[in-house]
Amino acid sequence: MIRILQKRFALSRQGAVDLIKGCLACVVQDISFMLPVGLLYFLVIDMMNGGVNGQRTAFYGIGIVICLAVIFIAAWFQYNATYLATYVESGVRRVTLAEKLRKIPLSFFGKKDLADLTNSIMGDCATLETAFSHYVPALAGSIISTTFISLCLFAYDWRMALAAVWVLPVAFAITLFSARIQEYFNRKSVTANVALEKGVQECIETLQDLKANNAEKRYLKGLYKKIDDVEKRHIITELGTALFVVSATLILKFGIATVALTGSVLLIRGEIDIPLFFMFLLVASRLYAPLEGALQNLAAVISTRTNINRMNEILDHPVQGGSSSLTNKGYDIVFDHVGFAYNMGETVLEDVSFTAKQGEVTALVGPSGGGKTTVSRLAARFWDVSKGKITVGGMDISEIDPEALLSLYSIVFQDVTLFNNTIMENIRIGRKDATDEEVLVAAQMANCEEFAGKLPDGYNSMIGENGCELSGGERQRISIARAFLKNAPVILLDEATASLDVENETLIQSALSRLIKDKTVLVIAHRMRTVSGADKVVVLSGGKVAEQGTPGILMEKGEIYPHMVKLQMLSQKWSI
Ligand SMILES: Nc1ncnc2c1ncn2[C@@H]1O[C@H](COP(=O)(O)OP(=O)(O)OP(=O)(O)O)[C@@H](O)[C@H]1O
Repeated sequence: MIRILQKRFALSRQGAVDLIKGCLACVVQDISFMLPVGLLYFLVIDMMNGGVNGQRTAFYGIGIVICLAVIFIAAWFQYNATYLATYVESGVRRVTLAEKLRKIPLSFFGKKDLADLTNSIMGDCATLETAFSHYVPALAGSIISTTFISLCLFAYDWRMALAAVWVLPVAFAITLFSARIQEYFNRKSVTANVALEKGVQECIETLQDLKANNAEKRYLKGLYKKIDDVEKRHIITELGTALFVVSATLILKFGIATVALTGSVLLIRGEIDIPLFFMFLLVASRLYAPLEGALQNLAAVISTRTNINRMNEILDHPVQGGSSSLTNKGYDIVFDHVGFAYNMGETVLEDVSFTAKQGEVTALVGPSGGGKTTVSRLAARFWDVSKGKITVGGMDISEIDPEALLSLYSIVFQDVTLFNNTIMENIRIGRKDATDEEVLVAAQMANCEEFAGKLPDGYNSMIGENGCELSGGERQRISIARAFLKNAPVILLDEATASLDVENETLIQSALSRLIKDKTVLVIAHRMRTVSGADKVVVLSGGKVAEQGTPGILMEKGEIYPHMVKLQMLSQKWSI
């Protein structure tokens, strides 16, 4: 039961247990509201038998106190079991999702975009939080309590009970019939929402280019269409819900009418007495209340299925596992007949074999789209290979836990990701337990001193979202400082000096020379100048190793490499 609930509602074990408690709490609360009805029933009998004497007054006094106490305790129990437990579960759910996303292979993110994932973690979690605190236990509780009370009614008089409960299956039938339709509407609504969020995010990210190309108007037109679409979808969903919920609620209202009608007939025939008739009327007036309330929020309950499916897609995705103990001997990286495709059937790398030796710089060069970035990503197990294997110091990286593996790597990407924090803390990402002194040494080695010194708070200056207050070169120097700080035995560089000016480039290159001593360095080089000092060059073209060797040998015997060197020499002569 707990496992089914966990799967069905994307809950933790504790969350599933709390959901059961929440439903039971709602049942107890619904039933507690029937106690005053019982008291009233006795009062009517007393009144009909000549009034309330002193002894009975005490009975009603104690009865009222007990009713209030039970209602209060039931409400308190229900509050704890639904609201508080749901907020705790919501926190657990977000952490579980974040943990899962940390372990999911990057191939998953290639197919999902940021807006969608943000929507799942924030939007879906918030929707489920409200549904599980306010609606799901209330609905389940009202179904159970109504069934229970209905069965009790049958013990009194089956005809009157039938008159009271016939509306329940009809209302449920309408509800169940509507569930699929509402789910369909809701799915469309969520899709429209995600499309709009993507559009807004893209618009903000590309605002500069849109302005530069005078394309704002055209783009905004598309965005307005998405906004209209969301509005339309929401209206349709709301209308659909309103139609079914109002129908089901109306049917429930008929229940009181049929109780009154049946009761009157049976009373006239003398088959029931007035107190029983009165009791059924009282019960019928309360019986449907919890269910009516729950039906109002039916759409929210039904829509959780779409949110849960989206969440389960993340939670059920296989993670990259592996041993966390590193058994490597040395740090040679070997690509052994590696084949790879980002998408099934679209081969990107084919039979790639080369060795990047420890203590050497291996440069990956080749035409655009040749597979250089892919090779460096695979070396860090950002993706798993489709064929062959990659080893580091003889250890197959597909058998190593990615987190443990990455402890061996320092990576400098072309697109540096910075956090809205100080320069100091951005560098400390390289090694979280580094002291301020160690961070400063790394910063100096990466030549951050020059620009940090000009900022009002030096290394403690905030750098804005993704370092928007820094230049490309400054951003990259922070990234290089991280690599200095981490001081890992394997270094992956993606043309690390690409956005540095000539002066800084020279300084950085001399610092890198110190850093890479005795290390395995795999560098993606777009400029031949960077490559000339490498120990080995691997030319990747069309996803295959076209040539490999020292720069000198390739200049003599190669084809693509000398051609690229020649082209770049020509481009250096180009001027505006
Ligand atoms: N995430 C991805 N999903 C699908 N295909 C991809 C992805 N990343 C790259 N590719 C494709 O893989 C091939 C190799 O790309 P890769 O980025 O490795 O080449 P590259 O040599 O680094 O190119 P460049 O020098 O332009 O950066 C290209 O055809 C590219 O379109």
